Amino acid sequence: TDNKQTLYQELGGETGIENIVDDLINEIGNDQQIFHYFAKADITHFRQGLIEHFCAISNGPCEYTGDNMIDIHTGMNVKETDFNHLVDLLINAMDQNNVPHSVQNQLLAKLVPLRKDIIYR
Ligand code: HEM
Repeated sequence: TDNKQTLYQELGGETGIENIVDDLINEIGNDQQIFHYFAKADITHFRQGLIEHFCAISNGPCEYTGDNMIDIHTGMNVKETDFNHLVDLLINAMDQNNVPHSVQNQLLAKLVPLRKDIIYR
């Protein structure tokens, strides 16, 4: 055993993740490059799904109950550069919440393997 915090705790727990996701949504709402993907999305549903997903992949006390990444993003034809752009907006959101870069990198590392399920579907 060790006394290391989980990534979930390092992200600020439930409140921390909610604040990051809210700032990400705000960034997307003001973004020229990727907003169009979200123009017709149910943002409340997206917010809840993303909070739950981030909680689960950061080893928090949540189980992700949404659809899998392939099914969700099928039909969107997300370009790789737009995936990278969303990651940049997520980094901005984490910066706004003073998440240390070492912690940011741990969350980003969990997202990298999902890229192939999300892009060009
Ligand atoms: C960083 C990797 C990403 C993750 C972990 C992720 C995860 C999710 C999750 C959890 C949802 C909510 C679905 C639900 O609960 O039913 C969602 C929805 C959505 N995602 Fe992603 N996503 C990612 C990247 C992207 C990218 C790059 C785009 C487009 C540029 C995108 C576009 C969308 C849209 C438009 C929705 C809303 C669909 C709807 O409800 O109408 N996602 N995503």
